[in-house]
Order: sequence, then C-alpha cells, then structure tokens
Amino acid sequence: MENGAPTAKPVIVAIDGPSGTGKSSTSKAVAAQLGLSYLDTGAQYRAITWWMVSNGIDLEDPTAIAAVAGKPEIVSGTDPAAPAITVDGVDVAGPIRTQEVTSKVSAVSAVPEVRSRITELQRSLASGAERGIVVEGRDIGTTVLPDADLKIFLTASAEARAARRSGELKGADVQATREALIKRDAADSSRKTSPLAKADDAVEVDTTELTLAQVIECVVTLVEEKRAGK
Ligand SMILES: Nc1ncnc2c1ncn2[C@@H]1O[C@H](COP(=O)(O)OP(=O)(O)O)[C@@H](O)[C@H]1O
Ligand SMILES: Nc1ccn([C@@H]2O[C@H](COP(=O)(O)OP(=O)(O)O)[C@@H](O)[C@H]2O)c(=O)n1
Repeated sequence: MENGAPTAKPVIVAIDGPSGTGKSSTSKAVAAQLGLSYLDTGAQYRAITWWMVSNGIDLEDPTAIAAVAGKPEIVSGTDPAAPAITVDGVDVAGPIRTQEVTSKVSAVSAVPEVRSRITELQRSLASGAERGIVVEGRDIGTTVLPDADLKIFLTASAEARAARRSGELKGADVQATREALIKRDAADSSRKTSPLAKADDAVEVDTTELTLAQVIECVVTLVEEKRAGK
C-alpha cells in the first residue's frame, strides 16, 4: 500500500430468495448501515418488463421478447437511501410495481437474452462499487456473482410472505396474494436459465419468526465477521 491508511477491500454481498422474504428491506438497511452500494435486480427485470408492456410486445412469445431485449436502456442507481431506476431516461420506480408488471415479469425474466443483458449490467455495477455492494435477487449467489464474499438465502413461510405483501398493497386479499406469490415462485424456480436457487455456500436465514430488525442485525454481523476474516 502506498503512503496513507490501508483501504478496506470492497465487500460483495449476495442476498437471494423468493418474494416477500425481506430481501429489499434487509439489503437496503445493511448497505446503508455499512456504507455500501445497493442493487435491486428485481427492479431491473421489472423495468424491462414495463418497457415490453408499454411497447406492445407479445409476452407469450419468447422469440419476440428476445428480439427486443437489447433495446431499452436501463439505468439503476445504487444509493440505498434513494434507489432509482430509469428506462430510456424515464423514471419508472412507480410503474414497475403495478399488478400488471408483477404478473408478467416471470415470463420476461425467463428469456435467456433478457438475462444475459441484465446480468452484464449487474456485474458492471458490482465491479464499479468502490466500497462494495449488497445485490439482491434470485440468482446472484449462483450465477451473477458466484465469487461473492457472503451469500445469504432468505426464506419465510408462504403465509408470512403473503401477509407482508398484502399489508404493503393496502389490504389486498391475503389468499389471492399468497396464490400469486406461489405461482411466481414456481415460474422463477423452474425456468431453465439461472432459476431462483440457493447457492451451495449460501447461509440460509428463515425470517418467518424474525423481525426485520433481527434479520438486518444477523446479516450485518455476518458481513462484519467476513470482513474480520472469521
Ligand atoms: N422479518 C420481517 N418481519 C415482518 N415484516 C417484514 C420482515 N421483513 C420484511 N418485512 C416487510 O415485508 C414486506 C416485503 O419485504 P421486502 O423487503 O420487499 O421483501 P422482498 O424484497 O424479499 O420481496 C415489506 O413491507 C417489509 O417491510
Ligand atoms: N435476480 C433476479 C431478480 C428478479 N428476477 C425476476 O424479477 C421478478 C421480480 O423480482 P422482485 O425482487 O422485484 O420481486 P419481489 O420479491 O419484490 O416481489 C421475479 O419474480 C423474477 O421473475 C429474476 O429473475 N432474477
């Protein structure tokens, strides 16, 4: 090291798991607490899906999706205090959370041309994060960043996940939310290209009975232990 204090090596944290397990809330808080960047990869798949819906692409046809996968320019902010996402310069943070996009994102994210494009963006953002980054998604530990310093796989019962999500959607029917979650998990877990899966070396944390604060503390401790070389 040339004169001056040694700088900490950037730390890469991968957090995967199904919907409603607490990935986004945990990742944002851990990144903020540790001064790291943050990337919501689900938002990127939602953004490309929003663009396909807005441009009338036939989402039943994987060939049609593949043909235009390279067209939209997706830019993700990596500040955990203000996560941002734009498509061709348009702020889509709101529109990507609609029911329509949520119900169609699995069909788009299953297309290999979409995945290779988005994976490239994710790797480039991760390698550019000076202090390190918390990246959350479905295939981060298995495919996008297989050399991550720490891999976490969050789980929770379908009941807990549906209750959390329907709370967020201001009283949406818990049963319908539960069914939609299970359907999306099944599609994401069974696709051929980098399905939702726990990496062999990931630490599994079942959040069903834990508060969000407990999950955050658990992950922060694991990152600090890694950094200390334990
Ligand atoms: N351990 C937890 N206990 C209770 N609620 C939680 C917990 N973790 C997350 N939540 C809440 O559940 C909802 C979904 O969490 P989120 O982080 O968006 O999950 P994911 O990114 O895995 O879909 C949010 O409203 C969040 O505040
Ligand atoms: N690394 C990732 C992240 C998300 N996705 C896809 O994007 C969708 C939306 O992800 P999300 O993280 O926003 O979903 P929620 O957990 O917030 O409901 C998932 O259902 C997957 O189809 C993916 O394929 N790979």
